[in-house]
Amino acid sequence: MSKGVLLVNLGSPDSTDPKDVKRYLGEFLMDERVIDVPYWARTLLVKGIVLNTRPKQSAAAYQKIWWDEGSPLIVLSERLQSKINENTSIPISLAMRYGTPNIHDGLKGLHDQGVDEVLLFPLYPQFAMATTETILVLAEELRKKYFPEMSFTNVPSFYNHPDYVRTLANSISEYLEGKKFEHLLFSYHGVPERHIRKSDITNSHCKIDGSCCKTPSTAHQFCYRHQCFETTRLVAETLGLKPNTYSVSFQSRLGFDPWLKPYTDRTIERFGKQGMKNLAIVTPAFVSDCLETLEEIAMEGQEIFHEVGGDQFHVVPCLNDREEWVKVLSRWIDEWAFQTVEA
Ligand SMILES: C=CC1=C(C)c2cc3[nH]c(cc4nc(cc5[nH]c(cc1n2)c(C)c5CCC(=O)O)C(CCC(=O)O)=C4C)c(C)c3C=C
Ligand SMILES: [Fe+2]
Ligand SMILES: [Fe+2]
Repeated sequence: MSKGVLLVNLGSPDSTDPKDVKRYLGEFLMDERVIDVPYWARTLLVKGIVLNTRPKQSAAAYQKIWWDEGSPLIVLSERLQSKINENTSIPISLAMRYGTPNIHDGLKGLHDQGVDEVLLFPLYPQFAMATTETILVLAEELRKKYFPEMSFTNVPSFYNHPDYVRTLANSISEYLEGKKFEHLLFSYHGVPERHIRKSDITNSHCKIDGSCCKTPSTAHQFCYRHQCFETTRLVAETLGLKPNTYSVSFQSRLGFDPWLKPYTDRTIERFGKQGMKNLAIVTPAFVSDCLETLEEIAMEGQEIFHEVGGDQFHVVPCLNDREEWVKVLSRWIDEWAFQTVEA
């Protein structure tokens, strides 16, 4: 058996041309685990409405953050892959759930190197149906169809793993060292509330109220909301943050259904209106900076804060390819690859 790793991130359009953005959004939003309504309704909504208006708007947003080398999310994921490669002898491939490089080609690349045992590594700390689950489902479909001799091991969500929590806490304290801020906002990508109920394996635990996510349950293995709260609690504990100096919010909602609350944009606005002058934000649902951190938070969020009287607005960068993170990931990979099964 020969082992290899497939790192998987979300993906980006190939360019900021509205045609490429449309193609990418079409693939992304037609995923039944992202817009989880019946096929006919998804087609009507996505192809009939969203794809006629959103690509132009999204393309303009991508233009503001695009780098000479390409999409920040992809460039940063490639840098991470290449640094992990320097730290381990195991073949490491990189794929995106949507757009390119795709999961089929990532698996083929490993297959062509003789790999038949793959560690599937979704680059998301917290589990969500729209991220981790859709990657695992598609990879399994591709395996059955094209690579039946391969076997997979899935990396579980690592929202509470001490190595991840420590690395995130270190990156926050390092970035905010010497900076003035009254509050640290943990802003996570949102999901529709319905997604939380759908992922509830007990069918009865998640009520999205004040207490369910804090009451122990087997549902939490797949509860995005619980996992966001846990990452926050553990990082705050590690940093020694006092109660009321930090909080959680959810960003990037789409459509008219209720998404997880409180919403980040409204929270930033409320803070400013209450007289807060200096705010720091961290975005732990993303391991790589992307449109949602560089544009929605660092540009739009800052604008909202300034409009309501705020002053300093500090956005902590994602873990990206920071050395401590590369070492943690390389160690996790080596631990999997070189584990010896006790007789
Ligand atoms: C934790 C990660 C993410 C979850 C959960 C998620 C859910 C989700 N997203 C949309 C709709 C859009 N997301 C968009 C961009 C985007 N989303 C994530 C991550 C999660 N999405 C990332 C990393 C990015 C940025 C990609 C990049 O290229 O930098 C977009 C496109 C941009 C835009 O028009 O705003 C859309 C649309 C839904 C519906 C959803 C459902 C649960
Ligand atoms: Fe819950
Ligand atoms: Fe998203």
